[in-house]
Amino acid sequence: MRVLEDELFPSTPGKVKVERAGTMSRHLHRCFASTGTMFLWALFLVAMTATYLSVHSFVDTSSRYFAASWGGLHWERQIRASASPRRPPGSAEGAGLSVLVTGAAGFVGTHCALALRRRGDGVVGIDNFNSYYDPSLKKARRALLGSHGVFVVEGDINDGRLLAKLFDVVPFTHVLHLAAQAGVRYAMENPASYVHSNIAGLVSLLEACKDADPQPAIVWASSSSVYGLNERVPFSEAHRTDQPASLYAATKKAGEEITHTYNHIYGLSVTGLRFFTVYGPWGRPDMAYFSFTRNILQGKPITVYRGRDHVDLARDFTYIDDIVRGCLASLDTAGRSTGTGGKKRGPAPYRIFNLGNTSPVTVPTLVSILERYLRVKARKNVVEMPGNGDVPYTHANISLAREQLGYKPTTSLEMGLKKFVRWYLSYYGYNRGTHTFRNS
Ligand SMILES: O=C(O)[C@H]1O[C@H](OP(=O)(O)OP(=O)(O)OC[C@H]2O[C@@H](n3ccc(=O)[nH]c3=O)[C@H](O)[C@@H]2O)[C@H](O)[C@@H](O)[C@@H]1O
Repeated sequence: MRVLEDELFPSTPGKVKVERAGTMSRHLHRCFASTGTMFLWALFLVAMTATYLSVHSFVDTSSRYFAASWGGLHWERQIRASASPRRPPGSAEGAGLSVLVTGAAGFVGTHCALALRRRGDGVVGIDNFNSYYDPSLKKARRALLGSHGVFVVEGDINDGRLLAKLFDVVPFTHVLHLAAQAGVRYAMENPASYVHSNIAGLVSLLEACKDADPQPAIVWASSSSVYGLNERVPFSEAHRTDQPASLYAATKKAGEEITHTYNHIYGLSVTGLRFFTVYGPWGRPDMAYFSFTRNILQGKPITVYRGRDHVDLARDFTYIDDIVRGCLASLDTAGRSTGTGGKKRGPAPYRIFNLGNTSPVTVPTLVSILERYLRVKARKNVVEMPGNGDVPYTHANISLAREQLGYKPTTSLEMGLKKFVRWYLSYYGYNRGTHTFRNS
């Protein structure tokens, strides 16, 4: 019987007791025994479920963590080290800034981050490495920054969690906001990218800045294109800017209004810089001087736009080193943001400056300078300027920047293009001997 019972019911402590009692109690005990078994099974299942859920959530969290490519103790240590100013105590320039540079792997961003680092400021970069132009150039710029101790986070300014984390880890004194969708004519091809970066991204960044404690002062890149259809020259900050000629210009103009709002409501210190066609080594491949150089060297034709009545287009081309000096002077004179905990405590500076060269040069002259340095004749297609957002000329009045920032551009287009061509040939591995590039 015991044997049979043992075979019919699995062995449990309760069951052993049941065999020694009467039938009724045996039955009852069997019931209890099976309830106990069920209880144990239920307990087992609960334990299994709990284990599954915790393992699942761990895997989920860690996969999100790895996918996000930011976060963790090591990452935070790198951020802190990069953000620490390294000026000698008591140095003439003061304590040293701690600057978050957005668009740090971009053209202007890389140059500014390096210049800040060189003078001993702390710098952390952020860049989304998008493919608007060759991302390998952006990666090469990041490597250059890395070799100078500047850490660049791969991330988007639309990622509020990442921005909040950065401000959590470092009390940045300044933000140099250069991340943007650039390019005047590309706005007709991909309008949404301008809204994403120049409007939504800007608001996301400003939200993080107004929440940060301490609030940083913000210096950011607006554009000469905000002058749009304005015909008064040279362009002054007092001129009207409500007639943009491209969506790009419209988003930059909107940025000036949006930053004004954050200055007004939250006490953020804001400086907007209207850059005039910045060029130089490590530049942007989408810009005319860069793509012309590439095509001329490859024997491909270039398209030169011409204005109405056969008038040449002209730009106030500004060399990168002059722009960098303007950016650093803007950071140094920015004045503090006044808010804390998202509340304004008093008025904060709101400034806008032109950063140009004050000497416009026509596009055909730009081409002839390149031809001279490259010693290759360009194959030119001259066409009427299409209605794609371009304006016929730009010319900066820089009195305000000179007065308040000590801004004084010193590089002519001749000198600047010479430096650009030298960089271009060495970066893309052109052999000077065979490529007839001359040093003078
Ligand atoms: O100053 C600015 O605010 C702007 O300067 C440049 O815009 P843009 O002046 O149009 O610079 P490029 O694209 O290098 O064009 C320079 C000149 O070359 C002309 N161009 C451009 C391309 C081309 O194939 N052919 C040509 O003749 C353009 O019409 C323009 O007159 C930048 O691309 C913008 O991001 C920046 O905001």
